[in-house]
Amino acid sequence: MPFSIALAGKGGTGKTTIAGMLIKYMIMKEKKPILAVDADSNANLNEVLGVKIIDTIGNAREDMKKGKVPSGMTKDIFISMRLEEALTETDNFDLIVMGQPEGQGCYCAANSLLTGFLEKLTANYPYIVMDNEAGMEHISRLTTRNVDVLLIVSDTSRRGLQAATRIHKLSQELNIGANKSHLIINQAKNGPSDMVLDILDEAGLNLAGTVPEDDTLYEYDLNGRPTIEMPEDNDAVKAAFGIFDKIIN
Ligand SMILES: Nc1ncnc2c1ncn2[C@@H]1O[C@H](COP(=O)(O)OP(=O)(O)OP(=O)(O)O)[C@@H](O)[C@H]1O
Repeated sequence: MPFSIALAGKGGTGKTTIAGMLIKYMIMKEKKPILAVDADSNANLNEVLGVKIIDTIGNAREDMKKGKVPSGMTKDIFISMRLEEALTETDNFDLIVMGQPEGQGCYCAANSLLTGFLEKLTANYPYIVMDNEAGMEHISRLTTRNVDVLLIVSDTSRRGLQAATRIHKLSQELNIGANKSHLIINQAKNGPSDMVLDILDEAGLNLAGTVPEDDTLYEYDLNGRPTIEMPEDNDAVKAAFGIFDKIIN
């Protein structure tokens, strides 16, 4: 069984950035090969990881739904060909991008093919890192059984923290990450305030640690430089690695 780590949190809190640092950490600790899954339709995990993508699972599903299967080709062969194209391979990790979600209540043929494909794909890797939307649609649909650690990312804002506690509750309802979810407060200017600690206490959410706001991290993103190439002696990277040391064995 692969060891899988999922990340979730309100958009803009730095979930994808933390995912990039996590993948860097895992490569350094020889926890590889990794399957990186971008399951957030707004995220750009590929940019954080410095790789180009040519296709997404969502595009393949849409084309299949629209009947764009070439004549003489079975749907199975078409979808497996397209999905292979959606997998970007590198030395240490491969990346698959989910793309646009299918919408609620869609149980079309494409989805069952996709589920089968993803199950087979995920079984090939010892480590999986998934960057998710706050609603965790993909987690609940596709990877429920596989989440070993859920990292919830928030900034210090009340709304970020409220989203974090909602995700924590949802993870318990979905039976994923129960007792396995950890909060990382990102872009922190100071240590956690009493307001923050009260909210977490009430929600029963474990604070794994804080990652400081960091100009270099921000500039890398602004200039299109991959987070994964950040220097290891950077304060934000060191803080994130310290957190991973505690929660990933
Ligand atoms: N610790 C930090 N210090 C400074 N800037 C940061 C830090 N963490 C993230 N950022 C910056 O904040 C912005 C949002 O980060 P990121 O894209 O990782 O968020 P996200 O939660 O994944 O958002 P979305 O879900 O919308 O993709 C980026 O410009 C990123 O470089």
